[in-house]
Amino acid sequence: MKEFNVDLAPLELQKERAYLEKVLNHIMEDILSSTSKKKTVYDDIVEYRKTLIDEYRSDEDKQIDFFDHNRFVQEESYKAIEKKLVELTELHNTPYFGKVVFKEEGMDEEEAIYIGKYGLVDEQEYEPLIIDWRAPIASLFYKGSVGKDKYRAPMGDVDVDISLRRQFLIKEGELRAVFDTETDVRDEILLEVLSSNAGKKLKDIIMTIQEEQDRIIRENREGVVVVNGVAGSGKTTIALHRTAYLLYNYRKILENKVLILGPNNMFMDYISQVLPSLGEGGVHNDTFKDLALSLLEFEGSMFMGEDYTEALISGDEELVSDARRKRSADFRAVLEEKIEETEKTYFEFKDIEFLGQSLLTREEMENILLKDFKYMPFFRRAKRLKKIIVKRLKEVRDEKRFEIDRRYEENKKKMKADGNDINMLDGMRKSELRELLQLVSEKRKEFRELSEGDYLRSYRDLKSFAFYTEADIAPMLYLKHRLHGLKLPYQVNHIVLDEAQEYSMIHFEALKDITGCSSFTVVGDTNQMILEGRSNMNDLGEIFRDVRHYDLTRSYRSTFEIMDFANRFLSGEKIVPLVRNGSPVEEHKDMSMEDMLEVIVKKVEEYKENELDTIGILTRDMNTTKELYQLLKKKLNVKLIDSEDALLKGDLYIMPSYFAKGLEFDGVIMAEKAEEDGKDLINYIMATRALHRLTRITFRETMIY
Ligand SMILES: Nc1ncnc2c1ncn2[C@@H]1O[C@H](COP(=O)(O)OP(=O)(O)OP(=O)(O)O)[C@@H](O)[C@H]1O
Repeated sequence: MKEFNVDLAPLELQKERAYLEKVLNHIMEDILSSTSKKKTVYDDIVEYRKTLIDEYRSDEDKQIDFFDHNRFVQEESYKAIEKKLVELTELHNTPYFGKVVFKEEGMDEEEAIYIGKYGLVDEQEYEPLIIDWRAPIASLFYKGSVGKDKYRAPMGDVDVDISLRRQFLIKEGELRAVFDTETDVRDEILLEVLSSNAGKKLKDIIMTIQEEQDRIIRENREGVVVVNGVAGSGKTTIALHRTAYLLYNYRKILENKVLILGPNNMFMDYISQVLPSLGEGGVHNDTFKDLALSLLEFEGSMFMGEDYTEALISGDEELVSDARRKRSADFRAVLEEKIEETEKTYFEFKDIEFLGQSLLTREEMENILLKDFKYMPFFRRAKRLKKIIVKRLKEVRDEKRFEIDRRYEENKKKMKADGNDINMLDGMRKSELRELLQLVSEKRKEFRELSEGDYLRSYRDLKSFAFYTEADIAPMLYLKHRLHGLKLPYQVNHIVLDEAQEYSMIHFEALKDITGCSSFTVVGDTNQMILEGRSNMNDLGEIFRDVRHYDLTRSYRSTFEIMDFANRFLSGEKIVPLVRNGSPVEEHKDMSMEDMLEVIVKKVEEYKENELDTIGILTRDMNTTKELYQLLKKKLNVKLIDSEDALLKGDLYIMPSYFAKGLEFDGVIMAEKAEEDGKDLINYIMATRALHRLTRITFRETMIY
C-alpha cells in the first residue's frame, strides 16, 4: 500500500499522536503482564503436576480425577491468555482504524471513540481505549455521513449527533495517514485496498466495510436475512463478518452453534482464514452435500461431484430435466404424496392375535400409525407401535405362563395326595413353557419389520435413472427426515448458507426441519446458477415467518472494465461497478490452437511482470481444462485443479468454471471453444473472478497432443 500524507491541523495531529502513544504504551503494558501471567500459569502447571504425583503416589484414581479437572482449568486459562496475547500483538501493529466524535441526545459533553479489531479497556481508569468493531456503538463509524444518527444498544436505539468521523492508517504502530470526511468516509482507502492483490485466501475487511454491507452484518439475529448480490459485492465476506458480529454479541447462544455451509471443500478452505483473523473459531463448516450424505448413511452408487456437474453443463438433456424436476415445487408435492403413500401402505393394517387373544385391532393400528402420534416421524410411530404390541404380547405370555403354573400346582397337589411320582408333571410343565416361549418368539418376528422401516424403499420409485444422482440428495434427505427423524450431532442456532442460489425449497426445508433452526444468513447471486432458472432463495417467505431481503448491486472485486465486460453475459439487471479503473479487457476470437497457447503464455508472463500474484486460467468444462493443461504444462508451471478437494497452492491454476465459483484471481484468462461463445451465465461466472486483468480467448480446433 502506498504511503499517504498525514493531512491534519498541527494541533489536532499532535493530539492524535499523543493518543496513539498512550494506547500503544497501554498495549505494551498489557503484553508484558499477560506474558508474565502466562509464565505463572505455566509454572503452576509444572509445579502442580510434581506435587500431585508425590502426594497421590499410591492412589492412581485420585491422581487421574484431580489431574483431569485441574488440567482443564489450567489449560483453559492458558489458552485464554494466549488468545489475548495474539490480539494484543495485532493491536500493537494496528490498534485502531477509526474514530467517531458524537454527542448522545440529552448529554452535554461530546464523546470520542476509537474503533479497532479488538476492544481494549484501561481497567484502572475504567476507560475504553479501543472499541471492538462489532460493538453496537461502533456502527456509527460505518455510517455514511456526519449529523444526526442512532445506534442500536441493548436497551434500545440511542440518538446521537455525530460531529466527526476520522479514519486512520496505522502500521507497525506508526500513523501513516489520517482522513476526515463528512461523507463517504472510506473511499480513498477502499480504492487502495481494492487495488491490491487478492491473496490465496479471502480476507477480513473491517477497515472498509461499506454502509450497505454493515447494515446486513448488524442485522438482527432472529429470522432469515437473504442477500442477493452480484458477483464481487462481498456476499461471502459479509456473511463471515456477520458471523463474527453475531458470535461477539450473542456468544452464549451461538458459541459452537453456528453452521456454515459452502459449495465445496476448496471454497471452504478459501474462506477459512476470515473468522480466525477476526479472532473467532468455534463454528461448524461443511458442504450441504457432505452433511446430507453423512445423515443419509447412503452406501449405494450415486452420480455426483464433478462428473455430474460436467454432464449438467454439457447440456445432457435427461439429467438437466431430472435436476430441474427435483428442484421444483411439483416435486415437493410428489414427496408429500410419497410420504402419505408410505404411511398408508408400508405396513399392512390388520388385527393381530396371539393364542386366541387380540393383541391389537386393525383400528388401533391405524390410530397409532396415522393419528395419535402424527407429530412423530412415521417410522418412529411404527417403533412405538411395536413396543405396544410387544408389551401386550408379554402380558398374554405371562397370563399363559401363570395358567400353566396354576394347572401344574393343582395337579401336583392331586398327584401327591394319591402318592404318585410328580416327575412326569414337571416334564410336562417344562415342555409347555418351552412351547409357549417358542410361540412368543415366532410371533415377535412378525413385528420385526415395524422397527426396520427404510426410506429408500419409498424413494426408490422417485429416481429417474437406474442410479441415484446428486439431484436426489436433498429430496432423499427431506424424505428420510420425515420418515425417520434426523438430528445433527451438535446443536445449531444459526445457519449461514453461501452460494445459496443453488438451493431449492426442498434443501431449505430439510435444513430447517432437521436443525430446528430458523435463524439464517442466506447469501447468493441469482445470476450465478449452474442451471439457469428461478432461484428459491427469493421465495423463503413460504417457509419462514421472518425474512428480510437485501440486494447488493455494487461490485468491489473487479475493475470497471472487467465488470463492464462481464455485464454483456447478463440479460437482466446489470452490475453497478465501483469505479476503479484498470486495463482494458483483451479479447481474442476464433484463434487456432497454437496461437491461443502462445497468447496464454504471453499473458501469464505479462501478468507476472505486472506483479499480479494469482492467475486463473478458466475453461467451461473439465475436458477443456485437462486438454489445455496437457499442452500448457510443458510451457508453464501451472497447477491443475480437477477435484473439489484440491488445495489452492501455487499462483497459477487451470480449472473448470464451476470450481472457480466464489474464488477470485488477480488475473484471469478465459479459454472457450468458439462454438460455445455466447451469452451465458458460465461466462459471467468466469469473467467476474478477475480483480485486475482479464483476457478472453475463443478457439476453434479440437486439441491434439
Ligand atoms: N467493503 C469492502 N472493502 C474491501 N474489500 C471488499 C469489500 N467488500 C468486498 N470486498 C472484496 O471484494 C471481493 C469479493 O468479495 P466476496 O468474495 O465476498 O464477494 P461475493 O459477492 O461473495 O462474490 P461471488 O458472488 O463472486 O462469490 C473480495 O476480495 C473482498 O475482500
